[in-house]
Amino acid sequence: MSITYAMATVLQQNPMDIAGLERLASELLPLYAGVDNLQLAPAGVVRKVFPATAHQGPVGHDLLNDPHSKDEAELALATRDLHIAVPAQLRQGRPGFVGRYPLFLTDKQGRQSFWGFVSAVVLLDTVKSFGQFDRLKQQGLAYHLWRAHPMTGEPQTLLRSSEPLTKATMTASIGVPREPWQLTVSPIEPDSLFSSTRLAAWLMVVLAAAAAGALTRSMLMRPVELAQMVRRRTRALESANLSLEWQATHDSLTGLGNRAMLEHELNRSIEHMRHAKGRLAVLLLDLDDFKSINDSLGHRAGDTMLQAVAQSLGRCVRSADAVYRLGGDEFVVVLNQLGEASLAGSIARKILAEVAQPRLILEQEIQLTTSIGVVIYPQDAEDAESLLSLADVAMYRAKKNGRNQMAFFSPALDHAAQTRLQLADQLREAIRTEAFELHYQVKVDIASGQAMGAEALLRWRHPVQGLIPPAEFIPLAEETGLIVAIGEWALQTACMAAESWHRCLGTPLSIAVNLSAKQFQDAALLEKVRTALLHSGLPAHRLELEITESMMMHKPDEAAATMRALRQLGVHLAIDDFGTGYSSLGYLSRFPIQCLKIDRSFVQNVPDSETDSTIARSIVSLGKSLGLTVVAEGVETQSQLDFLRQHGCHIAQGYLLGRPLEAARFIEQLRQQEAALG
Ligand SMILES: Nc1nc2c(ncn2[C@@H]2O[C@@H]3COP(=O)(O)O[C@H]4[C@@H](O)[C@H](n5cnc6c(=O)[nH]c(N)nc65)O[C@@H]4COP(=O)(O)O[C@H]3[C@H]2O)c(=O)[nH]1
Repeated sequence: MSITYAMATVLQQNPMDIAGLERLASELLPLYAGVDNLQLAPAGVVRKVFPATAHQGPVGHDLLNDPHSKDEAELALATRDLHIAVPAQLRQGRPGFVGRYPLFLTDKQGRQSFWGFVSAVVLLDTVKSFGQFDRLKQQGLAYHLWRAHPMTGEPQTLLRSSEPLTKATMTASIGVPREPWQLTVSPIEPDSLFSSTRLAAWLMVVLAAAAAGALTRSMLMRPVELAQMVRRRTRALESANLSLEWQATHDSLTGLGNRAMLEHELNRSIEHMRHAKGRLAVLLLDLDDFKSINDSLGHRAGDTMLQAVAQSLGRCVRSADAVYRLGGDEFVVVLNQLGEASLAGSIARKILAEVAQPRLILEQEIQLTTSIGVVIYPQDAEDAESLLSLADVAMYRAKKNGRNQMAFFSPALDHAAQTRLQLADQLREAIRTEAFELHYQVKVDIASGQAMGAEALLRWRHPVQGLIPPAEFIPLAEETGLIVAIGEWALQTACMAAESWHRCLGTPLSIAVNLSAKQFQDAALLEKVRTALLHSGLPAHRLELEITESMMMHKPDEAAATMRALRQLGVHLAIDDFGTGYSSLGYLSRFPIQCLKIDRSFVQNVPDSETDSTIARSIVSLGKSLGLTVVAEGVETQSQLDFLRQHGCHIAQGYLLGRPLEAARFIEQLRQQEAALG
């Protein structure tokens, strides 16, 4: 009967988990061959009968109010223990008995309350075949299986043979849980009882009955083992639940609480501070340029770095404070019970210094910085959601201020955030009205001095602010995904322009177009490039797509596949800003590139800076030895150009040779240059 205990144990865990019970019941029932069905009676009324295929007659049976079941149910309730009720007839119309267990639930304060009954129903037919009672008859014995009624003490019949007992009887006890059952037998023919052969048969039968009894008993008692099994299972479930709960509230990489936990805990802290009239601070951290580390050194290094940062943060705060990871490279520190608001600034500075410590990650020394936005409850906002969104605004300001900085939130920053939102709206409008234009900067072959192509550079002609440079809107366009549409327009326009110059001037110039990370990952990129070439009539080899190192290093396999597909179209590929990322020379041979662009930051200090000169020289010779075209960006002075020529750099681009110009003026410039060159 402790199948009822088993069910009760599960209910105790989760009184509402009827689906879980249904599963458990279907798992347990086959183990209890003799148990016909299980019933749940919350508040004493049967509501559920398992399995669903069982007779549902008992549903609705009010055990505590039905005069037939009331006394025994109350007895079970009073003793708080399993009781066996033997109704004349079960509700499904067959004889049997019911093991009924009253379930009490204990609340957090240790108070117990009656939940209802968990019952198991056994059919007497099952007991009969289980106990092989028919064999008694074959041995010439009549039998009577009975018990003393728990309320009245009167014998109550469970099973009996059709032949009546005679006077000469013997009784064996069968140990059923909580109460002994009796099996009384007598010879069907009284005169033969004590004959020697009968005696031997009788002994055999009593032994068989005892064995049957033992089996019946085991059927009823095995549940004790099962209860243990269920307890073990429940413990396993508990730990599985605990681990599920842990996963739902923690970041598995760092072991810190995650966003769900932050929201929950921050609300609690706010509530606490509201009563205590105290203040707290929320620090939102975003690691600077973490993506490049991840992209260039691999995810394992990135993960190790995040774990190291998590540990550093833990070292900067008191035990009353809490650190969370929101995912990616974002962390939050909550400083509880903050004395002075300015203390948040000191802790933020401590964090900046701690995070910026150089670390040895996978045998490489890496230095990382972070930007921190700080908000204070209650002065900046009074609820968790607003605090977090204002901390984001402040963090964004810290980034804008040059990274490795902290910024307190201020209403002026909120204004800046609003402005960003407005800007995003205006960008959408600009896409609709095609308010972008491309300016073109000439690229010159250093050896011959001939213009060999141009780079297309995007501008936004704002109705009020005039011409806006890309640095002011491309990051937002990238963040909002609008860059994909803007970039597609730029690609088409640039291809058309290059082909029109060819028609106007008779010179086949190439055109370089910048691709953003989002565009590069766009599944439709290849199709868009193909369309732009087709519509403009520009031969593919005259289109050069500029991508950055970090774009290639983010999912390098996919990047290589995209690049190979672009190369198959015949398009040229250039690495922009070469030398500024976490350059890994290995990728130069791995990706199908044709051109390296030396970043302006190296060019601007040649030939005066020895270091930059060495770097520029090395990039040129590296590119040349790999058979790549090397382009120097940002050439402003003759001495820079001379240096580059001296070291064999192929192409130069910069204010010295021509500023970026709108299309009409660019053609004019080309004409003049051609005329000058004769
Ligand atoms: N100080 C100085 N600067 C020079 C000189 N020569 C060229 N520049 C500037 O250097 C930038 C070169 O472009 P970039 O490195 O590809 O850097 C570009 C590129 O990353 C991005 N960008 C421009 N157009 C597009 C576009 O159509 N799509 C995408 N995704 N990004 C673009 O915006 C960045 C900035 O573009 P711009 O403001 O036009 O700035 C351009 C150009 O005007 C020089 O001699 N001295």
